[in-house]
Amino acid sequence: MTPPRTAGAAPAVELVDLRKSFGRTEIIRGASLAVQPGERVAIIGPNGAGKSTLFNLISGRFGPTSGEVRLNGQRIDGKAPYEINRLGLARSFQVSNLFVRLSVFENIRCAVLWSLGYRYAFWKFLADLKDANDRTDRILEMIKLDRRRDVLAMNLTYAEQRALEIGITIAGGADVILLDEPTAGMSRSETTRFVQLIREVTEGRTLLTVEHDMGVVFGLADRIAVLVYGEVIAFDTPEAVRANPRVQEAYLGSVLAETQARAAQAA
Ligand SMILES: Nc1ncnc2c1ncn2[C@@H]1O[C@H](COP(=O)(O)OP(=O)(O)OP(=O)(O)O)[C@@H](O)[C@H]1O
Repeated sequence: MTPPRTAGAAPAVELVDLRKSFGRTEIIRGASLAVQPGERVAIIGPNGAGKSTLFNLISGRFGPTSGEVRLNGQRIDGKAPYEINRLGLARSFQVSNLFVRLSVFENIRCAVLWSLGYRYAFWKFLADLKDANDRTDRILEMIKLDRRRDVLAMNLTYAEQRALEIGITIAGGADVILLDEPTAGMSRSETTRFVQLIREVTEGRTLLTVEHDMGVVFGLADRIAVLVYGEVIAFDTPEAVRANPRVQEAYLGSVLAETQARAAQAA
């Protein structure tokens, strides 16, 4: 599939010769990547390749040692996570960040109000409450939790909690979404449903995801970036990545063989 492109638009996310060292160890070693607006990109690679570190660099949790991170053409390296969030990039919250004693509706509405700039001056938002409630309801429909709106977050299933986490991530209207292993810990059938949900929720947005499940990666991504020892060794369509001998040798050969062996055992 050809990645969607907007004529003349800057890449949604661009990494330029990005490097990150911890002490004397260089973990990200000159990563360059340009993700186009509306594209869904999966970052894959062996354990310890630097995938989470890359996410932390993009979302502002870490500053790079050198190189640049650009969001819609604007440099964001060195900015704080909340500033990057205001510029339109949202990273998924972890399940542990949900307000477990609040309802599904209240969790999303908190995120909506937060994104509208309300912090503690809650009296200010009364006039806008209807808008916030409407927006919350729209998000609940998108994440398929509208029928669970009054359930406390702690009483949701694990998969529902992860859907809620995605709802919170998109509540601010960000157009670039980072999801860290969104289907981790889910059963096969939950994963299939969840991939469809991610597809729907990220329609028209740019998605970057770190994912170990190759079924998810190949089913969801327009392009795949393969990270090995902190370097992007391939960035291409799923078909091209699958056929790339360097990727086969460095990573995918062993992963696909393992996946096939597991499938054969389960059969
Ligand atoms: N804050 C840190 N301080 C020192 N070393 C770190 C730090 N964060 C990550 N590392 C090291 O960087 C390397 C890459 O880690 P990272 O978590 O980014 O890899 P990963 O590709 O996400 O791995 P996995 O697939 O296992 O989650 C590892 O060797 C890790 O120990």
